[in-house]
Order: sequence, then C-alpha cells, then structure tokens
Amino acid sequence: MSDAGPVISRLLSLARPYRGWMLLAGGIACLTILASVALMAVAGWFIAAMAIAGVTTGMMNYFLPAAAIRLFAILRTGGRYFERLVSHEATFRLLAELRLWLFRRLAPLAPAGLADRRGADLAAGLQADVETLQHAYLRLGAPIVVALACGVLVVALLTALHPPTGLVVGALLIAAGGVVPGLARRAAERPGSEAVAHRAALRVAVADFLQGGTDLRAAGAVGRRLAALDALGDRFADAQRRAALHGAFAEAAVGLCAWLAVWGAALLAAGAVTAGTLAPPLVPALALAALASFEAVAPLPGAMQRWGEVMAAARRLFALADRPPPIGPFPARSPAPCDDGLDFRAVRLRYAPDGAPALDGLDLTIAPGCHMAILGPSGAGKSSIARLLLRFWDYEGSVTLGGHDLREYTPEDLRRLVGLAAQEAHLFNATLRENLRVAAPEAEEEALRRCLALAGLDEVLGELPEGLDTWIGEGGARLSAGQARRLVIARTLLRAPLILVLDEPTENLDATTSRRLLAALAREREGRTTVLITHDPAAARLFAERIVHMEAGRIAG
Ligand SMILES: Nc1ncnc2c1ncn2[C@@H]1O[C@H](COP(=O)(O)OP(=O)(O)OP(=O)(O)O)[C@@H](O)[C@H]1O
Repeated sequence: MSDAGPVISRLLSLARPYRGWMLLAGGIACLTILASVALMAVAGWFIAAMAIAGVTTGMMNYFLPAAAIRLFAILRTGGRYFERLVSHEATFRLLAELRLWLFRRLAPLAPAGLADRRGADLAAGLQADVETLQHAYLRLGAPIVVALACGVLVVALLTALHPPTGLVVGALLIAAGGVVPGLARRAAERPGSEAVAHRAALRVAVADFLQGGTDLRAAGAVGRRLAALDALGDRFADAQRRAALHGAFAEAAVGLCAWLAVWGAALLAAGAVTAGTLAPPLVPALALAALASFEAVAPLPGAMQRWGEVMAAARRLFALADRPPPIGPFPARSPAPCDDGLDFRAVRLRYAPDGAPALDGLDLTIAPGCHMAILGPSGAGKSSIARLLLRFWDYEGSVTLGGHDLREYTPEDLRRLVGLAAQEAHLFNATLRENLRVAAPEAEEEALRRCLALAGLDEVLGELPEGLDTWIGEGGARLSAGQARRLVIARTLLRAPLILVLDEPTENLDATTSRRLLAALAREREGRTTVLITHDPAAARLFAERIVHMEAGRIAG
C-alpha cells in the first residue's frame, strides 16, 4: 500500500486531458444527490406543514413547495441520467487513450523486452487490467470525491438548521462512508486478489483452448481441458462469492447507519420541538434529509472493495509500461549507407543473459549485391542473424551495413533498409490487401499485384472471387501454409528494401513452386544483396552465388 500515492497521482495525470469531462460528471452527480436530499427535506416539511395547517385551520401557500418538489424530482431524475452519460463518455474516452498510451510504450519493447511474457497471457492480462482501470475513475475516484463534497454540504446544512442533528448525522456518515468501506476493503482484499488471479488464469486458459481447439480435438484432449477450465471457473466463482458476501455485509452496515441517522435526527429534532427551539415541520424534514444524505456514501463500500483490484491492475500496467527499452540508445538520424554490403565481426548474441549464445563469434562478409544462402541445421543460429539485423535483440561484436555500424541507424531506417520475410511472420485477420499494406500503406493496387505475382500468388489471386479483398482469417488460416509464406514474401518485397532477407521462403512449397519462386526472386533482386536462410541445399544452389554453412552460432565453411 506504500506506493498508493504515486499510483493514484499517475492515474490522475493520465486523466488530466479529460478533467473537464470528469468535473462535469462529478458536478452533475453532486447536484443529483443534493436534489435528492432537498426533495426529501421539502417533501417532509410540506406534508407536516400541510397537516398542521389542516388541524389548526391555518392558511399556507402550497404552490411554492409543490413547485420546489417538482423541480428537485426532475433534477434528481435528469441528473442521474446525465451523470451516467457524461461519466461513461469520459471514462471510455480515457480508456481508449490509455490503450494507445500503453501500446506506444509496449511496441518498442517487443520482442526482447516482452520475451518473458506469453502472448496469450500478456494480451489477456492487459485487457483485463485496462478494463479494471475503468473502476478507478468510474466506481472509485468519482464516488469518493462526490461523497466528500455532498457529505460536507449536507452536514453543514443540517448543522445550520439544528446542530445536534448535524453532528449525529455527520458522525454516522463518517462511519458509513469511512469506517465501513475501510473494513470492506480489508475483508475483500484476499478474495478480491484471488478473483483477479483466477480470472486472469481463466482468460489465458480460454484463449489457449480456443486457439488450440483443433489440436486438442485431434489429441482427444478436449474433455480434460474442459474439466480444467471448469475447475478454474469454480475457483473464480468461489472467490467472487466470498467477495460478494463481504459486500452484502457492508451494504447492510450502511443501511443500519442510515436508519440510525433517521431515528437520531427524528428524536433529537422532536426534543427540540418540545423545548420550543424548532418548528414542528422541521422534524420530518431533518429525518428524511438525513436518510437521503446516505445516497452519497452508499457506493463507497463497493468502491473500496475494488481498491486492491484497481491498485494491483494499475501497478501491473505501469510496471510493464515503465520497462526500459531493451535495445538502444538509438541515434536521432542515420547515415546514408554507401552500398548494400554487410559485415559481421566476432558477433555474439544471447537471448537471455545466462543462456547459451545463439551466435557465437560469427564472422561473415556479404559483398554488395551478393546473393548469399546460409545453410545449417536447426538451431544453428541462422534466423538469429536476421533478427539481429533489425536490432530486435542486442549483440556483442561489430556489424556494419553499407559501411556504417548497425548501431548508427535509427530503428525506422533499419526497417526500411532491411526487408525480412521472417519464418514466424504474423498475418493479420484482415483482407489480402490490408495484410500487404501493413508494409506500405500508400502502395498502389498495381504494386500489390506485382509483388503477389513475384511471390507466385498471381494464379491464386485470379481464382479468388473477391480478389485482393479476400478475408484471410486469423493468422492467415484461410490460406495454405505455402500461400501464407508467399504472402509474407510479397509483403516484404512491397517495401523494396535495400537488403532482402528470406527466412525459409520455400518451406511448405512443392519442388516446382519452390523453383519458380526462387527464380522470380533472383530476377527481382538482381544486383541487390539478398540473404536466403534455408535447410534446403538444392534451393541454396539454385538461388545463391555464395553458400555458407552455419553450425553452433558461427560459420563452419
Ligand atoms: N526468442 C528466443 N528466445 C530464446 N532462445 C531463442 C530464441 N530464438 C532462438 N533461440 C535459440 O537460439 C538458437 C538459434 O536459434 P535460431 O532460430 O537462430 O536457429 P535457426 O538456425 O534459424 O533454426 P531453424 O532452422 O530451426 O529455424 C536456438 O538454440 C534457439 O533455441
């Protein structure tokens, strides 16, 4: 709890651009509660005054109080509606901005800075945490501020009318709005944090189950997985049930305080009437105003139950967003490369500080314009060369590109200069066109078709009724594995990089399609440095002017 201050001030600073909206929502909420208190007080006074007037056959003007009652009733109903409208609008705007803020922070961390987090775990956890933060503003911050402002105003008003009633109601408001929520927070801490952990685990398990559904069916493991999901669901529900039970006790405690306040106000005011220091119609007015004032503190126990959950979510998000970029510093400007040659000297790359090196003293020169193939067994370090060129991971030793150290280039320029058709490249759940335009958003239709043709996908495209607007499904699920590989290659070609790195481009292709693809790529890249990473010696011979063999992170010949 010691760092709650900095976490809160950071949450507030994130909300700063929306403070106008927040203030408006808070103002309307205060107005609604005050209208409710005023409505009850005037109604109580009016009924009593009318009764007294009836008994004593006195005259009274009932137009004004009746109009006031109508006004307060309209203000209360309208206020509730508009308060919800404005506060939700403010929160959703804020959350949309928060997601962007987080994404901007996370993007430079990938992949090295997020290597310790599983994809599904990261995505599900982030989604849950960002959603939890909506409670920070909507159900935690706003109710506390509104309860404070309204509580102070109502107690001041009651004290002005009848000081003992003001004091008693004030004390009970503090009990209901301070002590009960404090106890509720304590009691909910354990089941609350258990519920958060179970919910995160459940989300990860559901995401895994949905993504791996086909394999689970093939392995006959669906039943076992469902049983495990069921058990996780039960634990989540149990934690939620325990938290809800504490919530119910807290609500009952607030209700008790409210009724004590009503009786306290009624008895004290009745005493004052007997002593002749208070007008009789003020007895129901004070008692009903005291009752209505508890509307201000009623949401607080529930809000404070979320305290631990909200703080934990905020802490997790800030810890992730504050991770220092694993690679860098990067320069502000890049030099102009003299040519498209590459030179690696004594290069060493590790994926983890204490892990075995994936590249271990790599020495390799790739002359400008050379078509080179890198052959080697699985795990030899071939793909690591490609990842290093984009500076996805840091390295020791020296690498030069176009006569300048790789570290002298900005990340944007490196991604422009080096085009990598990676083995693990992602295809988006979108159309062919959108997947291609990830690389070059402005690319003309003509360029898209040319690159697809170069990658040998023109025939496939011709057969698709919706052409470039064909939806390719999650991860390119509607394409064959070979078509998906070639789509990644087409996307890389679209950027016309200075240096082209093709990681296993012929994987999943038959011999004829493979040959055709390599011949087309060789023609396209004539006079440009192209690095082909492959297991296939035949593909290497067909494509490359120079072939090197890698073993255990270095060139073996
Ligand atoms: N993200 C990663 N985190 C940790 N270790 C990794 C990571 N990527 C690769 N490695 C390890 O680095 C070594 C070299 O991997 P690399 O992918 O460069 O091999 P490769 O020769 O391209 O293999 P393949 O032909 O199977 O693609 C392997 O031992 C691998 O386990």
